[in-house]
Amino acid sequence: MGSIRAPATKRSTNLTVAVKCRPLTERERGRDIVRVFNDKEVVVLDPDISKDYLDRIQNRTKERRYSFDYAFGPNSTNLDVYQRSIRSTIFGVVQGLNATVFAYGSTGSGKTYTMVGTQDDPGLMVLSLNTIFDLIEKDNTSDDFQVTCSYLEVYNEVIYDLLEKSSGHLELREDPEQGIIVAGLRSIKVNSTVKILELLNLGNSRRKTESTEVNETSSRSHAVLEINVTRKLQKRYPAQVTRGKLALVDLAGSERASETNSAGQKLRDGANINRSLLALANCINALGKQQKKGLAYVPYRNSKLTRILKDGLSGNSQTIMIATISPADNLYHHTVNTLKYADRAKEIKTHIQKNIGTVNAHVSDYQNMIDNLQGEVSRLRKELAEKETQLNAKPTERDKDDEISWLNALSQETSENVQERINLQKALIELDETNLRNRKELQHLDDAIAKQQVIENEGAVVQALQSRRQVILDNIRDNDELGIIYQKEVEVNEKRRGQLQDMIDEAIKNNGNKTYLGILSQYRLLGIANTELQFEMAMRDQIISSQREAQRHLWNLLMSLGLDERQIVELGAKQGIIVEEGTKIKPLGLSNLTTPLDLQRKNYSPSQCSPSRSQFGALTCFYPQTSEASSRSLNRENQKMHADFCREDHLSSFCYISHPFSPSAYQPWLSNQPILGFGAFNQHSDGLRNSFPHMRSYERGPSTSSFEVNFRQQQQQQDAWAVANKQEVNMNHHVETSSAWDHSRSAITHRGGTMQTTFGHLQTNQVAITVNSPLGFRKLPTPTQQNVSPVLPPHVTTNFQEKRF
Ligand SMILES: Nc1ncnc2c1ncn2[C@@H]1O[C@H](COP(=O)(O)OP(=O)(O)OP(=O)(O)O)[C@@H](O)[C@H]1O
Repeated sequence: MGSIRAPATKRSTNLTVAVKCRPLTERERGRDIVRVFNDKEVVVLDPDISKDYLDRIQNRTKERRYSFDYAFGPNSTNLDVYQRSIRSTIFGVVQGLNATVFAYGSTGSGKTYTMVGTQDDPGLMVLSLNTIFDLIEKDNTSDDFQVTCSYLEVYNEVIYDLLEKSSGHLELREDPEQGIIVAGLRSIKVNSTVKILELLNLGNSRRKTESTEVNETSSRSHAVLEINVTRKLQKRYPAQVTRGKLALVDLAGSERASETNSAGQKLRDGANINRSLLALANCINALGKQQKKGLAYVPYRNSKLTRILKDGLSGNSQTIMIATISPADNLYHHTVNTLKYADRAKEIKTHIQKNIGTVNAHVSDYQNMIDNLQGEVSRLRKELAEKETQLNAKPTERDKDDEISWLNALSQETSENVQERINLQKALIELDETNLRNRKELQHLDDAIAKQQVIENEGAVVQALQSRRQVILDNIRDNDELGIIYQKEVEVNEKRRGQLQDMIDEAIKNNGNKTYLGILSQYRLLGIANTELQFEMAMRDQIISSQREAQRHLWNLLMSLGLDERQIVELGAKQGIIVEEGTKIKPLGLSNLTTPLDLQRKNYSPSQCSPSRSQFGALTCFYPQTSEASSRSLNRENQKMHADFCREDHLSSFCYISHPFSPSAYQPWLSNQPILGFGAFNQHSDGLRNSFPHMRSYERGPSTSSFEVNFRQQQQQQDAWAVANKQEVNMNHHVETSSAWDHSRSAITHRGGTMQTTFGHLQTNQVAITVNSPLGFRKLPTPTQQNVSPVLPPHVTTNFQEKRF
């Protein structure tokens, strides 16, 4: 099976917004108040015809004017919309790109008409498929194509398969390879538009519709037709497979429930519809920022709809929003709301800044949430017990039937309220974590800028760093503003929770059996929510425990390198690090280790070394933490060429090691193969061979400075590294000279418990070794000559300097 890859070249995309105004329907007798100009501008006239010219120029009119990528008037057909705003995107789908097209608008504005269409005016779903099959048919390569489609609806935050006769509730799963998937959703292989049309009609007939005041057959659910085009490129060897995904979404009406005279079930539908749409709006806002500015938090998890659309909305996806509006004067508010939303979809704002917590604070947030929920559950349990006693003592009268439904509604709303709170809290936590990362990057950038500024002729680098810094600042502000919005939503949610609680209390006071049942179901729902949180907490615990484990390994490593516990704690204290008690476990058989490399016994005194002068921190900022680092040249030129920013959350420790090696004593890199041993160095070689008995001598020429250390030969150290390697600790190293960046044709590999280091040609008198960890080492103690000595070139002396990100 070939690999699935996104196309090699990525182009940045912006959300395309098209507005489509439908004609007045027969039922509507109002005035047409929408005008479309230049295929881009939409003007909504004031519905109040008594307003005159004077009102208009004095800005007393409600007339609104917007501009979009495309605008279509009442006479435009679906084909017009398709050809101008969608068609080119469909070509990309066949090439392996993702695309999402969604119709947004209030009830009766023409979303379903636009997406599905009629026999005479086929909608975007049909037209897109036509193009796909057309392109496949006309394709003159020998590539194999396969088109599959699935059709689902999200109704009241529950997913149903529209291609199944009686679909049960479907669940979302996070698949490590495929991303978010709907477990159990049918995916049907199709080879003609006719077949898809059949499926669409079938699916549409199963959609949940209701008659609202505005639309007789109003869709109450969000429908997602997903078309996957898999293409096997035969001419390549091995055959490559691309997969393009097109999601066509017919959203439910965006109106407020109150505006459609809804009550009961309809009211609840309305609330859920709006929750999903709000979540979608938030994602689109965040994505808009991200496309321009990089790392911004996108709150996908706030609704099922946004989780389903996540893949299509992010990554290599072109997203097109079709905002549908009615021209009727009585729908002025709906129209303006839709246009405002569409307008926002392309806007980017600047925002205020807020302080941020730490990772520990996030964990305690989770703990607080769980505590609150547990409190709620135990209170309800107590109330149930009390009620049960009352019921045993005095059998209650039968209540009226409608009380049951009232209680059910109350119970459902309470559960939704809890769920919403959980989602908001999670979103807040994720947002904070994103900003925490942003702030770390900001700090690194500030350090890097400060360092670069003292170096002459580094204007371009400083400029790049500064523009990145601005991007990060903007992201932080944006995320903070989103956080404030969420915080407000949490407050509203809390208020509602209080109201619901009062209603429950009242019901408990006044009623018997039915209330008991109501509380029972409430209790059950809270229990479920509680379990979910416990699960999340367990996952967090797991992360924390693996971080602790990583710290333990670090302890072992440092101790194996010759530092004792006291020294490590002291070093930590010097750097302001509190060493956690739990991490100080007995080292893995290393406690009896005799310091393997006592450099102090040798002739390598600190006085032989010059302290490192460093732009190193800045450079490391440029490079992603990757084991490929060794293959990149670190000279100044390439540094500029690969101006790639490290986004990893890495707290690193650098050791700068100076040695008196002559820059001219230089031998080109000869081999990529790890070799056990070290090269013929200067006058120190013999002494080194004595002090590094586990390394064999390796003669490569008089000036070769290659050397390697194999930890396998030091069993105890190997233990530590083996454990660390299981955790995939990345170790990159960089080589710095005192005068200029030279090269990094050197490698560190660490496979199967072995860490081998080879410095290709040490045309350098300063060596830097970076220890980076994606596992979240809080900080490495400052290295000393002892703890790094096993990886030193034999002639290297002892001047260390720590650099931390
Ligand atoms: N471009 C159009 N030309 C003619 N009639 C249209 C057009 N767009 C919509 N209509 C008519 O308007 C009515 C409402 O359209 P539609 O059902 O597509 O709205 P909707 O936005 O999907 O509503 P809901 O959100 O309630 O499902 C239908 O009777 C439909 O035939």
